[in-house]
Amino acid sequence: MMDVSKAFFCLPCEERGKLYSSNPHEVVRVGSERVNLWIERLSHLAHPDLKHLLPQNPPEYREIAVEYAKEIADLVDRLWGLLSEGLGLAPNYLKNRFENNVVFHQIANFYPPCPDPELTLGLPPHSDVGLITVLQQMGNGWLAVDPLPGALIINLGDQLEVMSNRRFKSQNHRAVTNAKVQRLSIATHCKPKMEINAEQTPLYRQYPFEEYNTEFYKDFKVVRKVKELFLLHP
Ligand SMILES: O=C(O)CCC(=O)C(=O)O
Ligand SMILES: [Fe+2]
Repeated sequence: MMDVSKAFFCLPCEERGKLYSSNPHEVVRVGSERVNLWIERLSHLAHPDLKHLLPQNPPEYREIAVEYAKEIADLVDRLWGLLSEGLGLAPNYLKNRFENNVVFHQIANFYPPCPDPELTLGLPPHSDVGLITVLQQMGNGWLAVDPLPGALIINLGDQLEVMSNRRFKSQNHRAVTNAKVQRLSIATHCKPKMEINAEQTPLYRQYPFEEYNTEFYKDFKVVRKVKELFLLHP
């Protein structure tokens, strides 16, 4: 998946531009934030039914993306078991709760070399909006601990912090740029379907995920406290 994504970003601008859209609701899209942020992203839902909408070039993209999505979904299934145990719940609790209620949103983040990395970031500090993110990366990472080559990084998202009443925490992270080397990461965000309601917990009120998602993306470039807006007693 990393190789075929990298090949996508090496295609001529006109070819990548066929999928360019500034509409965040577009099912498959290439977006760029080269003014405020230094990044080009290819994002799409990872669902076999949408295979025909994925990039046709590189030619092997569609096959590989569908296979990759299946592996990530299997991994997330295993993580549900571990996270349920972490909360002292039956091992199949979270899997049963989320199995048919989530979507997998796959984003390939491409950070080209940036002439002056002091002036901008690849992605601003943020926590992820959904439940679980599986991140694979190539090149230099922004991590306090050296990443194991080829290891996947699991980020817990805001929805897991809310549903666990803060027993799990969503971590803040960002992506810096580099003057000489490009970097590629693939983040698969497992998120509730828009219409799914977060249940009320002692700390947070009930809300449909769509409301949270809209608030989260209102001004992504500005560092904001979004979780706090959903507290029962702010
Ligand atoms: O490129 C990275 O390491 C971070 C990507 C990320 O945080 C995201 O896509 O949400
Ligand atoms: Fe993220």
